[in-house]
Amino acid sequence: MLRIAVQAKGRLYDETMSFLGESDIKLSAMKRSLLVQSSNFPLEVLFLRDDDIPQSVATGVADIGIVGENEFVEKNEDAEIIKRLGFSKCRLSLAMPKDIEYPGVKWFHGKKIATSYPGILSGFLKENGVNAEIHVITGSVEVAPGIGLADAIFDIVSSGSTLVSNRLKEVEVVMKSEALLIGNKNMSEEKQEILRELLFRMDAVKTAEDKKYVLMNAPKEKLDEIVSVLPGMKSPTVMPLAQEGWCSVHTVLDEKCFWEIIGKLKALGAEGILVLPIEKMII
Ligand SMILES: Nc1ncnc2c1ncn2[C@@H]1O[C@H](COP(=O)(O)OP(=O)(O)OP(=O)(O)O)[C@@H](O)[C@H]1O
Ligand SMILES: O=P(O)(O)OC[C@H]1O[C@H](OP(=O)(O)OP(=O)(O)O)[C@H](O)[C@@H]1O
Ligand SMILES: [Mg+2]
Repeated sequence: MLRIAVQAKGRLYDETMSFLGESDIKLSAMKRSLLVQSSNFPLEVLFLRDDDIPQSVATGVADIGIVGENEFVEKNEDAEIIKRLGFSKCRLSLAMPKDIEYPGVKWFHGKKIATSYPGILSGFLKENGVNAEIHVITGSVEVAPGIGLADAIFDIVSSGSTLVSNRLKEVEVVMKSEALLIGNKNMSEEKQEILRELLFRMDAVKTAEDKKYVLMNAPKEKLDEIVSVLPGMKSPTVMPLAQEGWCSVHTVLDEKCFWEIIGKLKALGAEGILVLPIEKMII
């Protein structure tokens, strides 16, 4: 059985659970247990604080884990990145009081910076030749300047609204982060085999993520032109319709170019365009 460490509660928990669910990993009733087995896959889920996930994977307490890149880099534990998962995207940034002018990174010289990420911060300061005092706090970092605990902060930023409500401004983005699937470096061959199966499922979910299944009715005389604007995976499926002169065209479209292509299809006379989500896609 493979053991995966995931966050017990917090920002990563919901997205991790729905990602496992979409990969068809069913978990038996959880009721705040710390270790839960899947009822349909040889996987058990160990619920931890996110700070403890890199170490648990590096030491083999868990075989794999889902953790924010920020936490993984900060902890600097000896585990490997298996896959970038693309959710829980955020960045680690330096921020300062918004009313003070920012002349560049030298402003931080001699300042006191509050953070929960002293390792990443000290690396950045060293690279930039800045000598500052690092004050480690584990939460509510953004309030530190307002209560006189620090001059500036180094913390997670996503929408920036926490900074705004604490009258701070983001002045240096130090790293970008997303959820990572990390793994122990010495997994047995049996465990690696289970991991391959899990990755196969995860890839099917990821591949389908920004794709749509599109069906439309198309006038036969425009079929060649319609087919030429469709990227699809191979060529689209074309089926006759009961009504003379019309056919039904089915294809898969990438969300990124979706609206542009739909516009072209409409202009070419496509009608009754249906767009359906795709749950999984195996290529
Ligand atoms: N606002 C955000 N937007 C996107 N991702 C975020 C945001 N805040 C945090 N994250 C990501 O989610 C991870 C977990 O954040 P959370 O705030 O739940 O951590 P925590 O307070 O350290 O929790 P724990 O109790 O497990 O230690 C972060 O390490 C980061 O990768
Ligand atoms: O730029 P924003 O969109 O405002 O997001 C940034 C905030 O989100 C996280 O905190 P969270 O809300 O998870 O609360 P926490 O302090 O309890 O971890 C992070 O620690 C920041 O404070
Ligand atoms: Mg934490």
